[in-house]
Amino acid sequence: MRVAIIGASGYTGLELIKMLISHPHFEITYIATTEGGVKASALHPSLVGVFEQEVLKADAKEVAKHADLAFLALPHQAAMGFAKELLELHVKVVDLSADYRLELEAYEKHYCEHQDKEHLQEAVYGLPEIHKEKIKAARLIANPGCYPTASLLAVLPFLSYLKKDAPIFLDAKSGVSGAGKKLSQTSHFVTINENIFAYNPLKHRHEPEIAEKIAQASGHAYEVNFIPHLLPVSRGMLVSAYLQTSEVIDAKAVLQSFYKEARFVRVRENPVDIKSVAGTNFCDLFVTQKGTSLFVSSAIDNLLRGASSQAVVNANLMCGFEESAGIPIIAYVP
Ligand SMILES: NC(=O)C1=CN([C@@H]2O[C@H](COP(=O)(O)OP(=O)(O)OC[C@H]3O[C@@H](n4cnc5c(N)ncnc54)[C@H](OP(=O)(O)O)[C@@H]3O)[C@@H](O)[C@H]2O)C=CC1
Ligand SMILES: CC(=O)N[C@@H](CCC(=O)OP(=O)(O)O)C(=O)O
Repeated sequence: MRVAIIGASGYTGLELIKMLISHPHFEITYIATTEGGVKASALHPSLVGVFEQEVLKADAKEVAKHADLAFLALPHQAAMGFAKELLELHVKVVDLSADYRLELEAYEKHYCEHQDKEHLQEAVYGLPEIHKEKIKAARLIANPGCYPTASLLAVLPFLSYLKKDAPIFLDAKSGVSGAGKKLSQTSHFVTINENIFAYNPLKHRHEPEIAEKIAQASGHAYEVNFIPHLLPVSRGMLVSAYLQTSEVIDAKAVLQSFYKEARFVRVRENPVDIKSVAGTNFCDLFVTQKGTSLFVSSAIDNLLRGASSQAVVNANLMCGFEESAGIPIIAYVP
């Protein structure tokens, strides 16, 4: 199966290259950035002697000549322009940006005017634990955000037991690579080194994404309070979810039962950590309780389960391959 990567110069683009180089069924036949004209190893020095393919100037018509499926590792707004054209040219799309994740009204409220309303209708939210059958039939996947991935995997198993009028609290922490390659004041070494701070508390653009998916799954508009923090590490994401059930349940049994078939969720005996999932597609979960108060801890690699490896799992499913084909499972430990 021939695949394209558009946005190859960024962090998630590099993670896609690394997985797809050795994927058993996918072959990278087209790779592009805004300007092109360099080798992949010039964009990413770690690829010298490993992957020297020429990087082209992104052009949807050229993608359609060379590939059957395209990964879009682009910022939101830039992604939907490409996705629209690629779908019209019969290329399947896995979009890592936020462009197709939300319903129209919520997207336009929290992002910008949508430029591809037609295809927005058919996009499937690519959380494989919840939408596997729809993903298999899809030609456009909205790959979930990193914070929503870690948060939803922690909360969804408990939806049928939650107290309807109790707010859901999500305290989240991300490594700096979550902000992408571009420089900013907050990701400056001197700002983040030996530091930790909240940003956009209760008004981050991932809050509506999490709330919408919880409402769709439960049929109830739970109040979601989401507070992200920046951590002084390169990769990794930890979400602490605070939940209230309406009666006492066996929370660990509920979690284990919900994920009994899930290849990439591990229910752990002790509070989870980011290092044990770094470099992998696993989401590690832990739950403990005091009566009806639950604490759920969720850890992922923001660049992999939060973006690129989840994108490859989705592509595997869309193309009829094993969901685990080419997906990393060995963590960067120690
Ligand atoms: N980093 C993470 O942990 C996660 C990222 N995502 C999403 O995945 C997508 C890619 O993220 P990531 O790889 O981290 O981002 P980066 O900033 O590292 O890379 C994005 C790349 O997109 C290219 N690009 C094309 N058009 C534009 C444009 N108009 N403005 C800016 N850049 C542009 C740039 O390369 P060039 O100009 O050379 O073409 C850039 O290198 C984003 O939508 C992001 O929100 C989702 C989940 C987690
Ligand atoms: C640490 C950090 O800055 N993280 C990013 C979210 C990660 C991401 O890329 O999310 P999308 O795919 O929805 O764009 C942020 O807070 O905006």
